[in-house]
Amino acid sequence: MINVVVAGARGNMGSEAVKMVNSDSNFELVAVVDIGYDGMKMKDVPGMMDLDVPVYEDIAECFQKVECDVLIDLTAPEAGKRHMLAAFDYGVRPVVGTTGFSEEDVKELSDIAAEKKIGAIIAPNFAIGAILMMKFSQMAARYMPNVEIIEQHHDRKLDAPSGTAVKTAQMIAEVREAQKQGHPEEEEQLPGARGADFQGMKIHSVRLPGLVAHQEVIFGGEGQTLKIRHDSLNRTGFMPGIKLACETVLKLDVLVYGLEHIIE
Ligand SMILES: NC(=O)C1=CN([C@@H]2O[C@H](COP(=O)(O)OP(=O)(O)OC[C@H]3O[C@@H](n4cnc5c(N)ncnc54)[C@H](OP(=O)(O)O)[C@@H]3O)[C@@H](O)[C@H]2O)C=CC1
Ligand SMILES: O=C(O)C1=N[C@H](C(=O)O)C[C@H](O)C1
Repeated sequence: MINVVVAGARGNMGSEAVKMVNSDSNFELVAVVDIGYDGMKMKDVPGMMDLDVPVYEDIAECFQKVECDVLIDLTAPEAGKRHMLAAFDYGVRPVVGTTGFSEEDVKELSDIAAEKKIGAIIAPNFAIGAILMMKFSQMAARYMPNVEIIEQHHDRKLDAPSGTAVKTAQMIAEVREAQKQGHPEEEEQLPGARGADFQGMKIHSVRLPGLVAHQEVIFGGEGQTLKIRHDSLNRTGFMPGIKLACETVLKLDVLVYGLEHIIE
């Protein structure tokens, strides 16, 4: 039995993760972490499942009070990093879907995990289709290095660009020389018109109500374009990836950044 704590349990993703953990006989939901309901039981919190599971606001207190093997974090960047540091302090293995970490954050957390020999997973996207979209994009970039990324999300999203867009750009950068794209003398008439820049790749972030999570990677070549697109239509599509990460993290003694390293 794997004892699991879910942080961000009231959220879009956290509430779905709670359902997944609660319905899997390999997992025991031992506590949840969220803001505003400290000391209560889940069943007494509006919108939470009818479970006799304690709610904590302070993650350190949570780890002191319950036996936990794996922390699933689906919160916000500052909280996600703080929760990971606390997990390392208490020997708990973090599975983190929270996005918005800098490359320096990931490096710092990787160093701590390696030093303490505690397995951890940060996955900017848990959906298998999104992992394939990133891998296919990396493959295509070898042959078509002119590429722009358009990500589209719901308008409650805090970070831009999305973690998936950043990870896609990082994976493409592994196989593509940095290069400036577009006209060498192009000028933005409105600041931001050409999007964010990652080693010459442009990333465009769309935020609108009605969207969930979508990304198109567009490659341009002489006389042709290639578009690789993934759409998340709801949050259940992320759950098999979270389940796999929770099972795999127990076998790791380093931090793995990206589910593509687990789904070979
Ligand atoms: N890796 C993946 O596959 C996916 C990752 N994500 C990422 O997961 C994260 C959560 O997304 P989503 O569920 O849509 O967001 P929500 O805003 O719906 O949920 C976040 C939850 O975390 C809570 N929270 C925020 N700060 C803290 C804190 N300091 N301590 C405890 N709880 C906290 C929020 O409380 P309150 O509402 O009071 O602020 C809320 O309940 C985001 O970073 C998102 O990018 C999302 C989808 C897929
Ligand atoms: O906030 C979201 O919703 C999502 N966030 C992740 C990201 O930033 O890439 C994953 C997915 O796109 C949904």
